[in-house]
Amino acid sequence: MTKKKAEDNRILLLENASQIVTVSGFEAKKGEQMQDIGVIEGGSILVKGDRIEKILMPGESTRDLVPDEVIDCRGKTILPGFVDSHTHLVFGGYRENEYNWRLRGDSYVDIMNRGGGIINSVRGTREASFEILFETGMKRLDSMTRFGVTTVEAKSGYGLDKETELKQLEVMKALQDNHSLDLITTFMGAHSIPTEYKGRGAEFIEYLIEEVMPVVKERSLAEFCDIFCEKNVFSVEESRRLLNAAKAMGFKLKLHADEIVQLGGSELAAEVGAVSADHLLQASDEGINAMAEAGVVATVLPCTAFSLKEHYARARYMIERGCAVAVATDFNPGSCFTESIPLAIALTTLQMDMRIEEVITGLTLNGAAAVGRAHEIGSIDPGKKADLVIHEFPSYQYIPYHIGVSTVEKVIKNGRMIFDASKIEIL
Ligand SMILES: N=CN[C@@H](CCC(=O)O)C(=O)O
Ligand SMILES: [Zn+2]
Repeated sequence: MTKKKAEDNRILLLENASQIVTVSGFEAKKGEQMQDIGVIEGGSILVKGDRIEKILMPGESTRDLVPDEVIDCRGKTILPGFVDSHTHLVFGGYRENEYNWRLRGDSYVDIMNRGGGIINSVRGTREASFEILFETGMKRLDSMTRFGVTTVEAKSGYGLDKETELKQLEVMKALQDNHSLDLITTFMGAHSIPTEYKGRGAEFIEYLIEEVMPVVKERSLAEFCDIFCEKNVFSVEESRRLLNAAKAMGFKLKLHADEIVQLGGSELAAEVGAVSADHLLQASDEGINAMAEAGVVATVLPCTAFSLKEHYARARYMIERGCAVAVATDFNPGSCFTESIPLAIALTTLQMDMRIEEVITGLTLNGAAAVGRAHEIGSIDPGKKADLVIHEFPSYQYIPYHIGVSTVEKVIKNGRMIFDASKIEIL
């Protein structure tokens, strides 16, 4: 797929949808607001250029409009494009053998202690050429498009040295320039301690702050800064040091928090004013309350817990405590090699006690909030980007019901159709 741009004033009409699920709003929905997804039956959407111009109610006349293109949406449901707000999209090499080790009973930490895990992908990414990283990145974005994703967050963190971290981020910039999807980039040099800094995590943090982050900032290569705050990786103290330095440089903040051990990453996310804290399998009641209070988006990553055979984050409790919960894939080469939104939907609804309305909000408006874009994407509101997905069934309730299968028929990104499943032929 190559980048497509809508002509400035081109008018597109998505007509007579069985349902339009607007998820209307310009900021994260918290707690019980997550159930409010704003369903309109029988409406149409008018798109002008790359923006949503108007939502037409059933029966509202379209006679004086002269659209350049009309898509008949009878029997279909239109949703905002999904925002995959947590991925590790760009990496070199694969770790299929580790999946097999996990099946034999090795834990994520066992594998990490044997030199597998993140460090294994660091090796692969340092060795990989820019071109290979770019080509695989393009294919992965194509695959995400088929699942109805229109915006993707992508982290560095498989370089762990200046040269490779910058290479990963430059690849993301090239992907943004060449693929129709939008990328939000995150610097995650503090993803693991590289072998050359073994036992010297605090020194590595200083290296990132002094040598790497200023260059990332100067070249505008990342908007967010993230850290793996975890036992045997980066302590709360080290994470606080890096995040406060990042904030002072103008990065927005994210954390991989309380994934394996309850370390206090959720509390730290609230303290430093992070936009989101992610994973949260072990988050304490205090941490969850602090995130709700501070307005930190709590991002749950069900496919990772599933793949690691761990229990799931307490999404129900988070929602009851008034958190804004986002749902993302965590696509990465190790703990979770999947870009499957249908899998995330199946797990959140069947295993995490989330209602489908909450999951839809988590994948759209709250995903957008997790990447600081709730004002621009994540809902069907006039003025927002025309990132719209037509699903093949007449109601959003079919989306989880078709278990593990994508219901996406057409994807419209910035007002242009970029995917049409009905045109795919079985030969
Ligand atoms: N938990 C830390 N980082 C990644 C795993 C990356 C990997 O295993 O390569 C995650 O979000 O799951
Ligand atoms: Zn991650």
